[in-house]
Amino acid sequence: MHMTQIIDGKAISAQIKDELKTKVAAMKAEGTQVTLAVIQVGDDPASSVYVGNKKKACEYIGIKSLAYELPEETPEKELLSLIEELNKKVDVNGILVQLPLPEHIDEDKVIATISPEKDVDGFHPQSVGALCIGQPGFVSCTPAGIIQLLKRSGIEISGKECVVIGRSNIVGKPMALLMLRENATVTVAHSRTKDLKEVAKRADILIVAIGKPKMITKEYVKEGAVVIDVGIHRDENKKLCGDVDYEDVAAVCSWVTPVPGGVGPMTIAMLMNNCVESVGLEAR
Ligand SMILES: Nc1nc2c(c(=O)[nH]1)N[C@@H](CN(C=O)c1ccc(C(=O)N[C@@H](CCC(=O)O)C(=O)O)cc1)CN2
Repeated sequence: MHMTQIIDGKAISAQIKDELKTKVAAMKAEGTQVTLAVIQVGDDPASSVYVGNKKKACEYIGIKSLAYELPEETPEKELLSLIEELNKKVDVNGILVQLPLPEHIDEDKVIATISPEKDVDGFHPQSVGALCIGQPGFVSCTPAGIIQLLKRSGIEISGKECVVIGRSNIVGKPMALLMLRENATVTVAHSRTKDLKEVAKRADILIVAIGKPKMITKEYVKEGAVVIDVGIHRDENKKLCGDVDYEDVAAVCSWVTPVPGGVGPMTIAMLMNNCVESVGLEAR
């Protein structure tokens, strides 16, 4: 009989947060305080939820969070000045700018202004370059979280065929690089890929970050594959769903991440991990 196992991101993220809590307590006992600056521009409701959850995670672990809530119409120059000021503060270890930013602000410019030693989101070109050539640096939290989900579920990566659907700078591209680092054979597919079903069906590990609700059905999935769903949407009944048609795909795959409770919580756990790692970093 076919048995699908659920990869429980909520439980795995809770485990990582507990490990970090212990580590931070030991750091505190030695006089070290971890501090994260959290910047939100505007009041996009989804961003407010994510920022709120990040602050709660900080509190749980013992990381001090400094909140900067800027109005929607904040000029780009003002945001860049704030980041430059935070770059200089020795008592701020990490800087997080919640995305997306309002249209009048150039996201690339903002990301490039964050000092790479404080780039706990792993979005800075230097962090991405370091990942590309196998040097130390911060790694984007969602893909780093997916590696943890696979490893902590005992899923072998080395030598496996991995197909990543999606090529964003935040998820698809770093995901492909991380799977390559773990010795998978990696294909990156996207909206212009021909015969997407055939390509996706090659995957032992299929990672979907395409941004289309429930697009991936069992026709895209090889029997026994591991399916990781990065999407978050609201369906016609206002229920959260991913890029994967969960019920349909669960009938053929071996492991699957749910939405909610799969990849999402890992993004925050890995951000906390990067904050802890940022302590004592010299320019690298
Ligand atoms: N500066 C950043 N901005 C954004 C990032 C990021 O990593 N850094 N990623 C996303 C949003 N994001 C974190 O910021 C994020 C998204 C989803 C979740 C999550 O836990 N999702 C839950 C469902 C939550 C809900 O009720 O909506 C789940 O999947 O179980 C956490 C973080 C874009 N911006």
